[in-house]
Amino acid sequence: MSIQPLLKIENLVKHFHVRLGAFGERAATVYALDNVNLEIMEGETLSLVGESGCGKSTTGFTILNLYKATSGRVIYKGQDLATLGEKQMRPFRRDLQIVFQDPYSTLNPRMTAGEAIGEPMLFHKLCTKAELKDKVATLLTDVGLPTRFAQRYPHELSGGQRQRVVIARALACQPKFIVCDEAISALDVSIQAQIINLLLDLQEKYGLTYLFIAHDLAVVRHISTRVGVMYLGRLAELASREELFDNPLHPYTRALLSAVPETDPALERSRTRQILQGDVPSPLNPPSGCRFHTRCPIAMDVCGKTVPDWKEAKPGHLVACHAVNTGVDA
Ligand SMILES: Nc1ncnc2c1ncn2[C@@H]1O[C@H](COP(=O)(O)OP(=O)(O)OP(=O)(O)O)[C@@H](O)[C@H]1O
Repeated sequence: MSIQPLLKIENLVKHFHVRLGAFGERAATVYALDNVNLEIMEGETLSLVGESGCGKSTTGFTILNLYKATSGRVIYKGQDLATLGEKQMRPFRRDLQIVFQDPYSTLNPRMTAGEAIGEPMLFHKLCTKAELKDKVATLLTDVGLPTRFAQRYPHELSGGQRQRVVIARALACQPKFIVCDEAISALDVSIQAQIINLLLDLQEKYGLTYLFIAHDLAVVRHISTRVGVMYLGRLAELASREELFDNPLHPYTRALLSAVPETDPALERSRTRQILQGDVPSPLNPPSGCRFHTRCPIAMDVCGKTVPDWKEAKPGHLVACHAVNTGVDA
């Protein structure tokens, strides 16, 4: 694997301006992402984990410029994507793809699998109409589907087969980078394993880089090169998979890893809540200082006052925690 960054994310901020109240009479701001700094290396799988609402999907969407960044930079091929309008983004769209959780809502019910896979190839002029059938057949084979499935509509496919079509459609663009946003979460456990293996095979074959957004820590442990832990719009910790799971430094990461992974997300949330004293505070009014201090079992005075630096505790192991900064064993 190359150690070149494919994407550099610098001080990325995303705020949503929303209206609250029965008649939308109150304006408010959702502080969804706050100063996220990240390098995504060519050929790696970088996973983002954290409780629901911590900003994982917003990170993916803002990197792809599907959400306009409030501030900050997303550097790709020497260009800051965050400053580009939709037309200027077009040449980059091909390289940067996304696969969502629910393949049914991603696919047009009136398009066959073959049409869905072929559409981006024609749009980006990656092949002629005459070549299309063969190209679609190759992509279907790549994702482990029989070529005759080109004629099938989404409702004629199982959930796993639909997700394979969605992956083939993303691959049709010959991408460099794919955001997998809970791409396996809606599938049966046995199918999840097949799709994970498919993603890993395709990564090797085409040198793909993944940003993998997931709840399931066992899956994250299986597939990641590095793992970032998010809390209320900020990165709490980032390290190689081995380092993060074997030697977590941030008290939030420790709590998250000690919560027994549950198949039912509601159960997992309640277990995390038991360990972490209460619910995640609202991103409409996030705590000052370290956003985690209100739930942290080892919070100190400084934690409520000052945002901890994002610093390298060990080579390649970054963490934002005052306790780690001051040498206190978190
Ligand atoms: N389009 C939007 N408008 C307003 N608020 C939004 C929008 N998209 C996300 N948010 C808010 O931003 C915060 C981060 O949401 P996000 O979906 O990124 O979290 P997540 O970690 O991906 O959660 P989950 O694991 O549940 O998907 C949440 O408070 C969410 O309600």
